[in-house]
Amino acid sequence: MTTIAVLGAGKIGEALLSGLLQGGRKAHELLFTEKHPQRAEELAKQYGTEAVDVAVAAARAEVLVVAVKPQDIEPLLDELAPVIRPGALVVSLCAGLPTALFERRLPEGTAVVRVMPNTPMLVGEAMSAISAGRHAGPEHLDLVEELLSTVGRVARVPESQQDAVTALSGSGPAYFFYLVEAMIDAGILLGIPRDLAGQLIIQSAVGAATMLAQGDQHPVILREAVTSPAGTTIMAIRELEKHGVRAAFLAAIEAARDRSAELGQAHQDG
Ligand SMILES: NC(=O)C1=CN([C@@H]2O[C@H](COP(=O)(O)OP(=O)(O)OC[C@H]3O[C@@H](n4cnc5c(N)ncnc54)[C@H](OP(=O)(O)O)[C@@H]3O)[C@@H](O)[C@H]2O)C=CC1
Ligand SMILES: O=C(O)[C@@H]1CCC=N1
Repeated sequence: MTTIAVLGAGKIGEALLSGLLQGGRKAHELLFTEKHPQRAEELAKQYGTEAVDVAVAAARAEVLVVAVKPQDIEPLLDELAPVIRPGALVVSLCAGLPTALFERRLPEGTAVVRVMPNTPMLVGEAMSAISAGRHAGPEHLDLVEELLSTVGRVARVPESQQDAVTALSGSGPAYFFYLVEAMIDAGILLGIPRDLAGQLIIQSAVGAATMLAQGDQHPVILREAVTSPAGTTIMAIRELEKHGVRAAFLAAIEAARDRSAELGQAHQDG
């Protein structure tokens, strides 16, 4: 049995706990730390997992998953460094933070795997990208891949691609939610009640995602199949192009990539 401790049970930490439980892991194999006692109590009750402090997490868990905001990493590493056990594996979910930061601040030889997951982990549909730090071997990557495979798909990427991955799939669900929100607003504009607009758009999103996930046709082909000559779709596409939506996505995702890199640079001397 591998005991896993989630350090920082916020949105992604909770998604991981919930996803691992749904994926078949037992509650007694999971621990978490959380700053707010009331939230800790609520999560412990909801998931049947134990809230502990960092020292207990380090003493009992073989895998320590760091899920605090990048801005909060320094105090957590200060707490963790003196108590971490030799052989423990540190898995960072933190956007932007390089494995080298953890290696510098934790005892020499600590194995670190950097992961960029996303919140669909809550429903077993995460996309996680994993990269090994300097002291993490294939056995560590295999362990992390096995863990995360129970909550979605996993890709191995060079760490140099993690900022781009963060901008694409880490933040990705937010772009789809934003799009759905905007399309529901369009329904309201056209006089459709909000509930019905939501149903129409969300099922269209589920259907489109399912077709994409089958993976046998390129998105361009799928879009062309919807776009009838002199029909309705091409009128909408013309407006999207006129308003620079494609360029906006390129710029937006580039900005997210840059922010991820900036979060890492903020800790360069830490
Ligand atoms: N949300 C997402 O979709 C994704 C997030 N990530 C990464 O996951 C990390 C967490 O993000 P997210 O879940 O959104 O953030 P949250 O703020 O929701 O979660 C972090 C939690 O950790 C708590 N916390 C802070 N310091 C400590 C500490 N020393 N010990 C225990 N708990 C602590 C925070 O408390 P308080 O609120 O008081 O600070 C908060 O409850 C980030 O590094 C982010 O980059 C990665 C992929 C996707
Ligand atoms: O917005 C963020 O910084 C985090 C990282 C990826 C998704 N959410």
